[in-house]
Amino acid sequence: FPQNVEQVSEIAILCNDNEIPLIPFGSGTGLEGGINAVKGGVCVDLTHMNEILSVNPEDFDCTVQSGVTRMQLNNYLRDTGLWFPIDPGADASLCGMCSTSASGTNAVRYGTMRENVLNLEVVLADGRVINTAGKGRRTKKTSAGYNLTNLFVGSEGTLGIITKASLKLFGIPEATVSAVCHFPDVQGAVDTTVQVLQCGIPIARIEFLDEVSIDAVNKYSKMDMKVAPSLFLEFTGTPSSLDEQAALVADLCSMNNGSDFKWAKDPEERSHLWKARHDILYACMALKPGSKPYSTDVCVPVSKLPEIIKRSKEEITKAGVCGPIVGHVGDGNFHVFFPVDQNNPEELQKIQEVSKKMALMSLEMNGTCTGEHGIGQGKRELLVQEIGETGIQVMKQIKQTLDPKGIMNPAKVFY
Ligand SMILES: Cc1cc2c(cc1C)N(C[C@H](O)[C@H](O)[C@H](O)COP(=O)(O)OP(=O)(O)OC[C@H]1O[C@@H](n3cnc4c(N)ncnc43)[C@H](O)[C@@H]1O)c1[nH]c(=O)[nH]c(=O)c1N2
Ligand SMILES: CC(C)CC(=O)C(=O)O
Ligand SMILES: [Mn+2]
Repeated sequence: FPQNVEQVSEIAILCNDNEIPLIPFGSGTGLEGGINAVKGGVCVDLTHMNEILSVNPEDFDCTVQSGVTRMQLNNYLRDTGLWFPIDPGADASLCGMCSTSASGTNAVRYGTMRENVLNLEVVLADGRVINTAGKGRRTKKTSAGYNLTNLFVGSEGTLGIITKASLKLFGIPEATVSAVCHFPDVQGAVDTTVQVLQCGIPIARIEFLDEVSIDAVNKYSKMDMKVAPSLFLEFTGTPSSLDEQAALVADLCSMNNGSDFKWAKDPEERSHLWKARHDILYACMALKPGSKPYSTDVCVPVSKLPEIIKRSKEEITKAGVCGPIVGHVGDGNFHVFFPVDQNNPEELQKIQEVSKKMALMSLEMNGTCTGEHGIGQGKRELLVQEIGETGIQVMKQIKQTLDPKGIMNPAKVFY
């Protein structure tokens, strides 16, 4: 539990000199086994470094230590009228979110961590400390040299320990409304999403839940939504722009046989709706008491979404397993949360097969095997297929340069 960057650097020097693996721990909400100490070693838990170092409201940015969580920052910002919108649902640490390049329900409007980090302080494997954009710098744009900041975003603790992040902030929108719309089939919901994006409507959130997920949410979060493929929508802006956006989207929904909107207008209703969406992991596990979750995370160009969701559903049905589908469909990104009985190896194998097929389908459609959860341990082989041998060689050369003894989070991202 280091208390400051100097201590993190001392730990790194000790580990590097003695060739001991070093595993950074943010808040442990990652879904790809990133914090497992596969080869033993020292777990560097960053939760004690949880100071919000500066907020510059006039520049719309802030700088935080590694243990600061998303909710901690947003609670702190409440009176400023600003917020940090990237929202993976879990109350993850912001530097953990940098490490996995997290996103979630607001990415369709605000982008992912990649688009929202201005600078990182990183302790390298040998204890040297760098500021990826130069010490103290926090500009919206720069053309100064290589983009070291984004080299560390998504590096999953394999290149260094992020001890500080400067992040973009945004004004809290003047008005917000949410709505739910049900569809007779998956195709209608997904086609609507693609059309909303193609019309350039600045939607704030557009989340797909299939009928299995809606059933799980109804039971777990005590709601009574129609059990059908659905979109959870959110509109933000000035009150008049909000009316205009909502009317356009309502038209598109009805052209695809969607129901009338069920509105969630006041803050309590809205937060209940989004909490229900974020609790979906627990809702799906409750479908099968005693089960553990196994999640997939593919992302395709948005035009390919209808096809991949249809084919994934066919694979789930063929395998005869329970597989609710949920998606940040505005980004072409979706998940299946399989509740899995850990004492049933056959079921686990079927789930792993469906999951792999989905990832391969995604690659075939010019997509990625992970939109937001990362490679961790389970997708290392898929990464090779996605990037290609030469690209992987370059990644490994970068790793070798920054971490020649291979102490940083070994057996993650690569073999
Ligand atoms: C219920 C629920 C729902 C979701 C999610 C989780 C859960 C439990 N997630 C996944 C998760 O919240 C996301 O991956 C976070 O970025 C993980 O942040 P932690 O701080 O928990 O990192 P955690 O401690 O889990 O570490 C994750 C990885 O980053 C490394 N790491 C952590 N801190 C580091 C640091 N300071 N420096 C270097 N390396 C570091 C670790 O070594 C590990 O490899 C998610 N994600 C998402 O993108 N979208 C979503 O919708 C969701 N939804
Ligand atoms: C457990 C998950 C698959 C979480 C997630 O990414 C989500 O709810 O969108
Ligand atoms: Mn997600």
